[in-house]
Amino acid sequence: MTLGDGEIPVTIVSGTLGAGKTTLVNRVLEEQTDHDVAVLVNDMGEVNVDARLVAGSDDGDVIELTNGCVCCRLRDDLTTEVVRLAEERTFDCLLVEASGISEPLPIARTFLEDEAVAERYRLDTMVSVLDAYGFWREFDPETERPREDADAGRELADVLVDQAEFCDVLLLNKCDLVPDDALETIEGIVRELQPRADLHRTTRADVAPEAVLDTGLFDFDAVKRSAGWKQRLAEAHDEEDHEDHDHHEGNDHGVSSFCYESERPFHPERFEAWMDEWPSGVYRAKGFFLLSTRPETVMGLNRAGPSVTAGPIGQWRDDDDPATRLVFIGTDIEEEAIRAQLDGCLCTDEEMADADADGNAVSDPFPRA
Ligand SMILES: Nc1nc2c(ncn2[C@@H]2O[C@H](COP(=O)(O)OP(=O)(O)OP(=O)(O)O)[C@@H](O)[C@H]2O)c(=O)[nH]1
Repeated sequence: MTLGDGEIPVTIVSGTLGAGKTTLVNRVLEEQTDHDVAVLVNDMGEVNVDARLVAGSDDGDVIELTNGCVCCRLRDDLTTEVVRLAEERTFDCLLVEASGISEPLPIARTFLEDEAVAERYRLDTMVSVLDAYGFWREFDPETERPREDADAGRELADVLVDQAEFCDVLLLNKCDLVPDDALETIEGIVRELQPRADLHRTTRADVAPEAVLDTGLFDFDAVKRSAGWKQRLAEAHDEEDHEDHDHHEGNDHGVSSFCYESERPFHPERFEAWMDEWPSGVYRAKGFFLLSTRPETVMGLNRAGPSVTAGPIGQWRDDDDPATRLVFIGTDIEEEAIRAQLDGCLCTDEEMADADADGNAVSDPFPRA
């Protein structure tokens, strides 16, 4: 079967290092019967180990991109290769295995935005392979992280969350290494991060090929909106008058989320001190906030696992309704306590008056644009 121009479905497989992407690609190549699949592999190493491991790599099905991450430095190479591939041979599905550090969105954009690519291919399925065991270690607040690993952990947690939030199909892989009760919790967390995706618990990526090939599941608008934090934020925005909607009980495993809102700005020093303390159990926080020292600025907060960034993300426009809206997702989170702590970070009437008189009277430790 050969599909026409712009009709070759593309599956992008992402996942952190060692999560099981190559295992999935091999399984699909071995087990699928309905499709003629070409594979494009990107690896960060000097030698492209993955391409050699992938079954059938010597028959021209596997294209290698080395020495870079497919989502940034090699985007041009990716474009060239997929166009060349489509011109040189006939196949009816393309499988792209992204490097463990690639963020999925930029790769997806190549297939959506590059004209030469988009006229040949159709982005069909975004698959994230999550290492259930690694995920648990990364997000378990009890995990002690050696100091030197802190930065690596920061990046990893960000990528993990990105990959979970931006996908159509999620494989919770390496289930054999995780006890059942922990798996329930991990699934609860993942579901809260990403409610829309098809979720499969797998060992050695044991899913049927049709779960990841030519599924027709990709929907850019839906996937853009599907992250759990975006849904919570949208609900809070749409239903401002109904307090109950600010809280969301995810499932039976203690996973829940809520949205904190206020029209009163935070006091920079108190809010920063609160961020340093950070409440236990909250593994994901995202949104924007008001700061008394910068009334014109939209301040963004982004926290994934141990990693946190907070700083300016834009200016309020005339038709905006400036307010703080922060979504918190976590296990066994003490919502009332967190709300009370955040209320305590809000400027008092006196401080508001002071800020009006002299906005710089208070030191503001947050980064400038
Ligand atoms: N125990 C266990 N091991 C697995 C599972 N899936 C994959 N592995 C092993 O984990 C290791 C990494 O798997 P890969 O498929 O190479 O992972 P990857 O995501 O392609 O890794 P990188 O390309 O390095 O990012 C291999 O030794 C696999 O055999 C699983 O479900 N359980």
